Amino acid sequence: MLQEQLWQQVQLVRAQSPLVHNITNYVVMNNTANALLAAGASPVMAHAHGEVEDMTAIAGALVINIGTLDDYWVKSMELAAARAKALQRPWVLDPVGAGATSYRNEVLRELLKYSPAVIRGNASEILALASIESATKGVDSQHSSEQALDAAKRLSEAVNCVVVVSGAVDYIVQGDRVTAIANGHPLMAKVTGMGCTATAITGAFCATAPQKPYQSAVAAMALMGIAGELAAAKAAGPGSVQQYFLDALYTLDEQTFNSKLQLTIVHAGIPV
Ligand SMILES: Nc1ncnc2c1ncn2[C@@H]1O[C@H](COP(=O)(O)OP(=O)(O)O)[C@@H](O)[C@H]1O
Ligand SMILES: Cc1ncsc1CCOP(=O)(O)O
Ligand SMILES: [Mg+2]
Repeated sequence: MLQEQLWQQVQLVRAQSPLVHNITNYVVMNNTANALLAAGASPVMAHAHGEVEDMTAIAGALVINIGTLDDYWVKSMELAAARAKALQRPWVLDPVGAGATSYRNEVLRELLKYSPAVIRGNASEILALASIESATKGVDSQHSSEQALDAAKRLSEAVNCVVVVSGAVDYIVQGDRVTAIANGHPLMAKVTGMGCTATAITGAFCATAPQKPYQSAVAAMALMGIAGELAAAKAAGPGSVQQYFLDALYTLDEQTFNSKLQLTIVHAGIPV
């Protein structure tokens, strides 16, 4: 049963503590590393040209996030993504701010050539990435996740990967296969780096199940949403959401996970 497999994946990350290599942005490095640790994974942030390929080679998964990119970092991302592709190591792309500037779009066009296993973005970013012409104001979404479903399907087929559109409802899409997760809380969007954390946790799940990127993405988004709900229930605002979120990732148990999960298989499509 899918629900049991999802919890098994949460446990697998806790048991195996996979090394997750992140090339991410200055804003979220600390939050991301702490969230990976709380979920049971082992984070490393590394972007020097001299070591980035070796780091990818010893990691279980690579996460590339273009949030605060510059030319040096772009080269780091390309070196790492090329190594991940060569080693068939799963890697996950966060197209932060896709569509906001032509520089971001150019970089994303290049990165897509290295076959990410999963792309996770908000609706505006997925719309932009699918067309590279949609209007994105910055790093926050101007669209609902439903509005990006067709774009996600096209993108997943063009790149041959899983696409996650996050928002009030998270959609995990691969071709005709669509799963919706209606967990989470609006306060999550008031904490910077929650999307980046979702992407990094997806990387951790891919590391322990490299042949199952779809199921890994579903499990990661379920964990994010449920931990976010538990955190928001205790919190007075964004500051304490961040704090309680880490605690929820760390303490979540099977019974709570299964009782809170709001998962709908929208379309089964062809199993992958
Ligand atoms: N309105 C909302 N209701 C419930 N969960 C939300 C809401 N907005 C965002 N989230 C959750 O917050 C996390 C980050 O998603 P999102 O805000 O779309 O990403 P980003 O930070 O990249 O824009 C996801 O786990 C998502 O499910
Ligand atoms: C605000 C900001 N600016 C560049 S990267 C970044 C963080 C975006 O994080 P998230 O998309 O997870 O909210
Ligand atoms: Mg984001």
